[in-house]
Amino acid sequence: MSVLAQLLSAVRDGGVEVVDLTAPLSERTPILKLPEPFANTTPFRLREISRYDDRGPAWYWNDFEAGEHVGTHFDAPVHWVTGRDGEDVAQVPPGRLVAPAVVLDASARAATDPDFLLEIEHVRDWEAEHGPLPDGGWLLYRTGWDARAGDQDAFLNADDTGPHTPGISPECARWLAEETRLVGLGVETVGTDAGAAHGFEPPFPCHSYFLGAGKYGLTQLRNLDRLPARGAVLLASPLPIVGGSGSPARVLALVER
Ligand SMILES: O=C(O)C(=O)c1ccccc1S
Ligand SMILES: [Mn+2]
Repeated sequence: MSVLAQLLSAVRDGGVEVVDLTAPLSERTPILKLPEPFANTTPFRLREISRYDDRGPAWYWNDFEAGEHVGTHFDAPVHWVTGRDGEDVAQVPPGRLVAPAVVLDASARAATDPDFLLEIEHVRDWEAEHGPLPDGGWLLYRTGWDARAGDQDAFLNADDTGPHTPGISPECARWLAEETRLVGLGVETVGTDAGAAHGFEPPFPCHSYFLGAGKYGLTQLRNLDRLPARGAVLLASPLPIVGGSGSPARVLALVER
C-alpha cells in the first residue's frame, strides 16, 4: 500500500486524527487594534449577493471583506520591513506548508501573568524533555489564549497601558529565528508578538526576526491542547494572494492516535 493510501486509511480508521487549528471566521472574529496614528485592518464581513431569490433564484453566495491579517492567518516575510525583499504569500513554496510541528505549553504561566515572555531557557528546558526543535518545522506556542477568542476585549486584554498578551522576548525571538532551523512560529494570540511588543527593542521582535529570516507566522490558532508535544504534522493553507503580506488560512494538524 502506498504511503498516501496508508495515510488515508489511517484517517478513516481513526489512527490519524485531523485536528482543526483554525478559529471560525465571522464578524465576531477579534482583530488587532494598533494605536494612533497607525492605520488598522478591516474586520471580516459577509455581504449577501443572493439567496435563492429574485437576485439569484437557485443560488446563495456572498462577497466577503477582511484584512489579510484577520483571524487564524499566515504572515509572509514581506509583511515586515525586515522581510521586504522576501516572499509574498503567493510565493511561499507549497512544500513548506506541510511540516512537522511541536507544541511548547506555557499556558500555566500565561494564566497567572498575561505579559509572560518565553525565554531561551524555557525552550532549552523543553528540548531537554522533548528533544530538539524540528528542522523545517513549526514551533507552536501554547498559551491557552484561544479560550478568550470569543470575546474581543478579553482576547486583546488591553488597558490604559496597552494590550497585555503573552509572547516571546526579543532575545528568544532572535535566537529562534536566526539560530534554529524552524520554518515558523505559531501562536494562539492576535499576532505573533506579545501585546507589549510595541515597546520592545526591536519593536515586535517576532515579526522583525522571523519574517526577516524568511520564516513565517501563524496566529489565532486554537486546539493546541489536543496536540502532542512533538509528532504532529501541520498543514497551513494561506490564500495565494499575489503581492499579499499574508492571508486568512485553514490550519490543520495530523496527529497519530
Ligand atoms: O501580523 C499581524 O497580524 C500583527 O500582529 C501586526 C500587523 C501589523 C502591525 C503590527 C502587528 S503586531
Ligand atoms: Mn499577521
